[in-house]
Amino acid sequence: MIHPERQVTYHTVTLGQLTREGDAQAEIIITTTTGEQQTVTLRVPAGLPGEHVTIAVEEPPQPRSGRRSRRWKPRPPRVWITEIHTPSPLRTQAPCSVFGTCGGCQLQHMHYPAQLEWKLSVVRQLLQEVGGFSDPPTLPTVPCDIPWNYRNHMRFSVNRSGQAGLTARGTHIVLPLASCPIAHEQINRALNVLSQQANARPQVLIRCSTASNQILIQPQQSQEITQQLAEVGLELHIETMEEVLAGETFRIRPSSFFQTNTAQAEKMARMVLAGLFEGNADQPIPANQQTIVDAYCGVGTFALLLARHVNKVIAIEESPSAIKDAHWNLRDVQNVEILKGKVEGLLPTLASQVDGLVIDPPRAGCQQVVLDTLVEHPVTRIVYVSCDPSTLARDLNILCNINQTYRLRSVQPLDMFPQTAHIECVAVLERVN
Ligand SMILES: C[S@@+](CC[C@H](N)C(=O)[O-])C[C@H]1O[C@@H](n2cnc3c(N)ncnc32)[C@H](O)[C@@H]1O
Repeated sequence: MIHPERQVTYHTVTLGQLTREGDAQAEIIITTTTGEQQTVTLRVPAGLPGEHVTIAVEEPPQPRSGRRSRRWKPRPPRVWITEIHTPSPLRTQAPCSVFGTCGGCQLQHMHYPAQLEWKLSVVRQLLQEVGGFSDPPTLPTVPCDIPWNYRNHMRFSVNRSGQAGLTARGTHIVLPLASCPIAHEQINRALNVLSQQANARPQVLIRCSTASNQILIQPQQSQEITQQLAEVGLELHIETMEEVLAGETFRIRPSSFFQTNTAQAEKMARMVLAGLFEGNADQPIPANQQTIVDAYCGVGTFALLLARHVNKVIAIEESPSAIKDAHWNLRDVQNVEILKGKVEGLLPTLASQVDGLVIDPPRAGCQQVVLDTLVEHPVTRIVYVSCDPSTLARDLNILCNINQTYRLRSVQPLDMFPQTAHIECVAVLERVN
């Protein structure tokens, strides 16, 4: 919707490369208040490189005179495509009616193979520019077999009228939704039920199992809603729910981390095992005699799968809820020690007894003390799972180039989040002898 008080100008442009956030770039010339001509680079959602398009540019909100709040921050102008004169061969019809406005997806308008190629190119560029690898050993992006309805966990915002939905890009405006094309079909069934009631603010979280009809919803729902969910085949759980990954059952609480795309997480788990043990002919210790640390272990996903292959796993996690889940998930394996605390506090005390590591940190990557420990006490192999290729590149630079303690064997993007600009990677490092 065009804001009634803000000026909109129209420009016909050829779109440039995508930013890392998945927007196309466009240059326009504006005349400043002092009459000078200035070239401005804009981000154009739902555009593709090389397309000849007309864009609308809405002037950004200005602070009201005399009431300049300390919290006010300048925002970029809102930009949208009004007409595509020459579409890209990579363009496809986005199925979602709010695509381009919604902040959830950035790439629905791009053929899926092109999304995979683009993600690989972003990873390569970051490894070169931030990581200092002139020819990084990247492998093709692992596709998601069905790149729709994959998310087993969605957090919807709720507006003042109690409607749940996702927020419009760069705003807090809720776009009410009764379904979302990347949400699992069971989440959509639950959302459809919730869309017919006034929900409590500010957010509603829905998590589902892909192996059964169990769902978790926060905040807690009434008996009436529980009954309505049952009528559409969903079993509402209150505290925990069970999900199956790689043949193992995991108990998950609403606030514990669990990978959002179960099918891709199974592939990731296989990549982690292969990364630690495969193609390692000069490995000094056989796999089944090794001690492996699962750092940032969440509910114990990798730890449980690793426990079948190695002598001992030490799993480290700071979240109390994930730790509770990990204790249940790992109750039948005797060779996993679960440590509650921060990796940066615990790893330095363990590193000398460890043969290999899986590191799966949050987006910020590893703390310097974690990297220092891995340099001071080199391990045979590290598998670094990352949901942000820029912090991955930064950390690999420290481990492989600045310190030259490890050789980077491979970096493989894995498409955990199709239709979005998010990129997950699995990197394999081995100690330099
Ligand atoms: C990306 S998740 C990975 C979870 C797990 N590896 C999995 O695949 O399900 C990161 C986890 O690290 C935990 N975490 C974040 N910072 C931490 C820290 N400094 N020390 C220990 N755990 C941390 C979070 O609670 C979260 O469970």
